[in-house]
Amino acid sequence: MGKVHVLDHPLIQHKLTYIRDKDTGTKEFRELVDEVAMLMAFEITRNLPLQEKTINTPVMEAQTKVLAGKKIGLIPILRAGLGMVDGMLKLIPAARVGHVGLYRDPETLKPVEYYIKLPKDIEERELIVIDPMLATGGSANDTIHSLKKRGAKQIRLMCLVAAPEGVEVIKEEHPDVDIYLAALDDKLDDHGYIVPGLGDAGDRLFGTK
Ligand SMILES: O=P(O)(O)OC[C@H]1O[C@H](OP(=O)(O)OP(=O)(O)O)[C@H](O)[C@@H]1O
Ligand SMILES: O=c1cc[nH]c(=O)[nH]1
Ligand SMILES: [Mg+2]
Repeated sequence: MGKVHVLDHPLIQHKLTYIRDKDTGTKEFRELVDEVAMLMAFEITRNLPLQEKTINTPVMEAQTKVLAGKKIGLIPILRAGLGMVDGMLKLIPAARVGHVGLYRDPETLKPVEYYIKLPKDIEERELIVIDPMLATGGSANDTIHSLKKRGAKQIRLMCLVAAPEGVEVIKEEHPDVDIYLAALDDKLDDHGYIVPGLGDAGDRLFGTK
């Protein structure tokens, strides 16, 4: 069964509070999402493999470590996932980025796919699907199925805020996928919004409401 990790670093939790606050405007919201994504990338890369390297310090030859070059792919779900890409690339600059375009139909709450463009070698990469919101789980679930259908073998999911309903869907449909969150919230409301949540992530990031 996939594990759920709530990243409770104080800096993440502090910034998330201001992301949630309805009085935080678009510019600050975007900056905070970028910063939290960077902090989450720091936590999520904790297990990256290292290899030995011999270097010369100014004092002597030393055995040290460098990253073993594991290939990573970031897969933002459009639109809102885009707000987390740059922050993650600050720490994982060699990652390739694939885009999955989905919107959630406001009536049915079902995801509708409108775009997909992925790195060629996704089967060799560890993929991190990124989206600020995991609500019913439909969008992340469809994205992960889409990636697996195209050959992806290693996938993790990173979101800012999740509802228990969405987490259950991913755990059931994709027991091989670990989930990384800044917060696990209480529930969904009648319109499929996360409670207490942060509102509509895409609209708040791009100022479209
Ligand atoms: O778990 P779900 O119930 O599928 O809901 C979550 C999805 O809803 C939001 O996207 P939205 O449809 O608002 O598209 P946008 O990012 O373009 O605004 C959010 O960014 C997720 O992708
Ligand atoms: O609370 C929610 C649920 C889905 N999408 C959002 O942007 N916010
Ligand atoms: Mg939206």
